[in-house]
Amino acid sequence: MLKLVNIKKKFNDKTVLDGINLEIEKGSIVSMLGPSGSGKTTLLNIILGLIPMDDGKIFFDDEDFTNIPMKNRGFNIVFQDYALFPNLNAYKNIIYSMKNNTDFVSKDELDSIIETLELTPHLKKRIEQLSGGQKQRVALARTLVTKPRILLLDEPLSALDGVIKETIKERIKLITKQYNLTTIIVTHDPEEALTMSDKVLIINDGLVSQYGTPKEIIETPQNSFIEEFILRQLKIKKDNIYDLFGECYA
Ligand SMILES: Nc1ncnc2c1ncn2[C@@H]1O[C@H](COP(=O)(O)OP(=O)(O)OP(=O)(O)O)[C@@H](O)[C@H]1O
Repeated sequence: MLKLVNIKKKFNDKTVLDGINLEIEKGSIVSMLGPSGSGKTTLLNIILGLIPMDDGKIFFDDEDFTNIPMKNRGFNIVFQDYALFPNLNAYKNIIYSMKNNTDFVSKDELDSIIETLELTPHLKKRIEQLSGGQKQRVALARTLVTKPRILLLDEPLSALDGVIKETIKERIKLITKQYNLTTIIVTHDPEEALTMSDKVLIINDGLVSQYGTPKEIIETPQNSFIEEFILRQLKIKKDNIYDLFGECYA
């Protein structure tokens, strides 16, 4: 279990995180949802160990991780822009960090990740020859081979659209459940958060606005921000679709 206790962070006297408390169970998918500038990426980077916090504690499986440096935490991230190496092909990108690391996946596990993400036909391609969805899957595979104790995904679907988005969503859910991998996703899209996650953390103004299952958030929003920001957006989307296809559903 990952436990965050009273995490605080300021940038130049501006409070960005104002005492975040959170518990994430092993193997669950949690989305962090909030408007632009609400502190989602900052919190993700603090969990990863990329930036320091001003106050608070982080525990992983009851061990105090607060002062453990990033490279020893064993958490790993897929960045929003994927950060792939353009001079290496897809396969070399995937296995890049496996060199000299015996505690990463075995060859069989590597093959299984490649197969589950349906990357076999693309392994020899250069990065520039891959579509957005294929790049996303290569980036995901490259992170999974490091056997992360926690998988962090920063806006994993933002560069994708339509059917590809739905496919990647299902792949992420499938692979994280297959490996019982605790996964934290940053997103600003309520639909994405509510359809991908076991629990959703809604952040507003540096505070937890609500933390609950998608059903709890939809059925018992705890404040007007959730109703306005989250549920209203979803209702508009639903109404737009109904206006277009209403007669088909009637
Ligand atoms: N290195 C930094 N120096 C100064 N201010 C920063 C820094 N990083 C983030 N901030 C500020 O902290 C606030 C929270 O930023 P953060 O990137 O965590 O938000 P976010 O919720 O991820 O937003 P978005 O959805 O737009 O990515 C913003 O006001 C941002 O300008």
